[in-house]
Amino acid sequence: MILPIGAKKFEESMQMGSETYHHLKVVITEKYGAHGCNVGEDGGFAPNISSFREGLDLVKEAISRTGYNERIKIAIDVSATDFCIGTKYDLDYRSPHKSGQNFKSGEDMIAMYKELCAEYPITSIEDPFDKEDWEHVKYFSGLGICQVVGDDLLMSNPKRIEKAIRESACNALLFKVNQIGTVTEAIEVVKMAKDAHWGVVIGQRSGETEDSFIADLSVGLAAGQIKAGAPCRGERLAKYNQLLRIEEEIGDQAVYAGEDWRQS
Ligand SMILES: C=C(OP(=O)(O)O)C(=O)O
Repeated sequence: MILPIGAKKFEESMQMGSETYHHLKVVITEKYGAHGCNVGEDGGFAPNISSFREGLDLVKEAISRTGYNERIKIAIDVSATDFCIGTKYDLDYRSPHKSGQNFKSGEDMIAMYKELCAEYPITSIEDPFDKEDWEHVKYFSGLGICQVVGDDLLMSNPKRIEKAIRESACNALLFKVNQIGTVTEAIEVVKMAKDAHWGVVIGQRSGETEDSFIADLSVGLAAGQIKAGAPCRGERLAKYNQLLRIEEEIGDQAVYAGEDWRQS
């Protein structure tokens, strides 16, 4: 994912995001052919890469071709619960020819994230550890290297959010409104997160429809961040189009979080 934090308005951020997406398409086509540009459920390209660095290099190259450089940062969703086996993380879990040699401990993962944040403009990591690995997520978050977002860790569940705030286990909430159920509860948990000086990301779901409510919710709650997928596929664009309409309607009063994306 990318964060166009250097934009002054949402409209400009949309342009920056779309240009990056189209440069990425060219970068991927050059390296993997047109079939590398088949899109996944969230509208992102799905080339056959063999390491996460290979994927990050493609995004870095696309950003550099746009010329926006420091104005665009990278965010990653590791979803580490998906490849946690016991207390280890199997980085080869998707490889058909796995050697069994690529199992990492929580400490190894922390070292790896530190390296990645130094090598790439990564400013946000979602679910860097298994949803029950509170020890490592807490330690990593305490390092203050980047925003640490809890999605599977928190499940938009007030009890888990309370625990994470108490234990300083992460510093941002990925909020999925259909996990909690009502707007009243949404307001309550987002307030909890903001009172703890956390970042708030209003999140999409995999099986999205063209309903654009999360766009209104992210503005209404002044979340500062929305994760709505690539600028591709109608159900993703519906959210971005609604944000454009809201910005147009509010006019000069509209505030794009930009550099203040974590403190909105
Ligand atoms: C799409 C996402 O999650 P889910 O598959 O749980 O809907 C997400 O976290 O961006």
